[in-house]
Amino acid sequence: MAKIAVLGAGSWGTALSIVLADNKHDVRLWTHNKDQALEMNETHKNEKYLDTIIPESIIAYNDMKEAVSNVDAIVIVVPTKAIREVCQKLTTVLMNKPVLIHASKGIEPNTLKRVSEIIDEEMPQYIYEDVVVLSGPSHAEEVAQRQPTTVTVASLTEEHAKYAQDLFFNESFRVYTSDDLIGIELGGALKNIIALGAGISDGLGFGDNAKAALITRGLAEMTRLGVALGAQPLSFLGLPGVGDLIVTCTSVHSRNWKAGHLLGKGYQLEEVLNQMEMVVEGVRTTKAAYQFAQEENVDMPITKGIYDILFEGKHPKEIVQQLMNRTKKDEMADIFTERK
Ligand SMILES: NC(=O)C1=CN([C@@H]2O[C@H](COP(=O)(O)OP(=O)(O)OC[C@H]3O[C@@H](n4cnc5c(N)ncnc54)[C@H](O)[C@@H]3O)[C@@H](O)[C@H]2O)C=CC1
Ligand SMILES: O=C(CO)COP(=O)(O)O
Repeated sequence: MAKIAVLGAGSWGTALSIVLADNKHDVRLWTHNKDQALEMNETHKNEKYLDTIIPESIIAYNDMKEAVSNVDAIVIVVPTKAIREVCQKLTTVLMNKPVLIHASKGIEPNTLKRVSEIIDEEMPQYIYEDVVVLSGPSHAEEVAQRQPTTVTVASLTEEHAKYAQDLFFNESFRVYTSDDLIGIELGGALKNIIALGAGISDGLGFGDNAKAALITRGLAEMTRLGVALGAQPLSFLGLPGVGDLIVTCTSVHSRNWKAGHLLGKGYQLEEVLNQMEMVVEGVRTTKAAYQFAQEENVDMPITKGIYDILFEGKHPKEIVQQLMNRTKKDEMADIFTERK
C-alpha cells in the first residue's frame, strides 16, 4: 500500500482522503489551519466542509514537512489561487521524488495557466516524478458517502496515469485514464463558468429548456477554446466535460451553481462571495477564459455574458436578451474552429 499526502483539507481533499483510506493506503491529510488538524484528529470529523465521519486511519497534519516525509504520492487539492503558495512551500520541504496528482479545477487569470503549468513553474522538475490531473463529475458530499462516482486521470505519461488510477480505483470510485492532460484540466475548469450560468438562469426563474441550452452551447464553446489551446475535442464529451457539466449545472451541491443562483436573484458578486464559505472557482476562471478567448480570437458568447455580469455590472436579463438575439446561424457551423 502507498504512503500518500493530501494537501488541502477542504471538502474535496477530505473526500479524496476517504477514498484513499478505504483503499488501505497510509493517508496524511495536511491543512494550513492548526485548529482544523487538531479537530480532525480528535473528532474524526471536518464539520465545516463535510458532514461525514473520517476513517480513523487518516491522520491530519499541520506541518507540511512531516506530512510529506517519505510519501510515494502527493495529492494537491487546494483552490487554484492557493496552488502557487502550496507548491512554493512544498519545494522547501520535499526530500524524495513523489508523483504529484492534482484535483483542482481552475485557470489562473492574467497568466492563463492551467494547474499543471503552475506546478511546473513553481517546482523544479527533478524533485517530483510527474503531474497527473484527476477530474470528473464528483461532488465531495457524494464521494464521502461512497456513492457511485466516475472520474478521469490524465498525465503526459501513461505509466503515471495508470499509477493514479490504481491508487484511487475501488467499487464505488471508478477511474478512467486519458492522455489528454490539457483537455482534462480545461474541461474541469471551464465547466464552472457554465455552472455559474446555470445557477443564474435558475435564479432568474428560467426552466429546463434554458439550462439544457446553456449546457449544450456551453459545451460547444468550452470545446472551441479547448481545441484552440491544444486539447483533444473528444475529451469534452467525456466525464470531465459533459459529465462534469451535468453534475455542476444540475446539482444543489455545486458551489458554482449556488453562487450563480444568488446572482440571478439579484445579489452583487461581492455579497455572493461573502455568503459562500467554500471556493467558487468559476469566478476567476471566467476572467481567465474571457482573456484567453480574446487572445486566441475564439467566440465564447456565454462566457463573455457571464464575464459581463460578474465584472462589468451588467444585469443578467440584459445578457439573456443579447444571447438570444445573436445573429442567426447553423447549429454546427464551425463548432470547433469558429473565430470572431
Ligand atoms: N468540493 C468538490 O466537490 C470538488 C472540488 N473540486 C476542486 O477542488 C479544489 C478544492 O476545492 P474544495 O476542497 O471543494 O474547496 P473548499 O472551499 O471546500 O476547501 C478549500 C480548502 O483549501 C484550504 N486553503 C485555502 N487557501 C489555502 C492556502 N493558501 N494554503 C493551504 N490551504 C488553503 C482551505 O482552508 C480549505 O481547507 C477546487 O479547485 C475545486 O474546484 C473538484 C472536484 C470536486
Ligand atoms: O467540480 C465539482 C464536481 O465535479 C464541484 O463543483 P463546485 O465547485 O461547483 O461545487
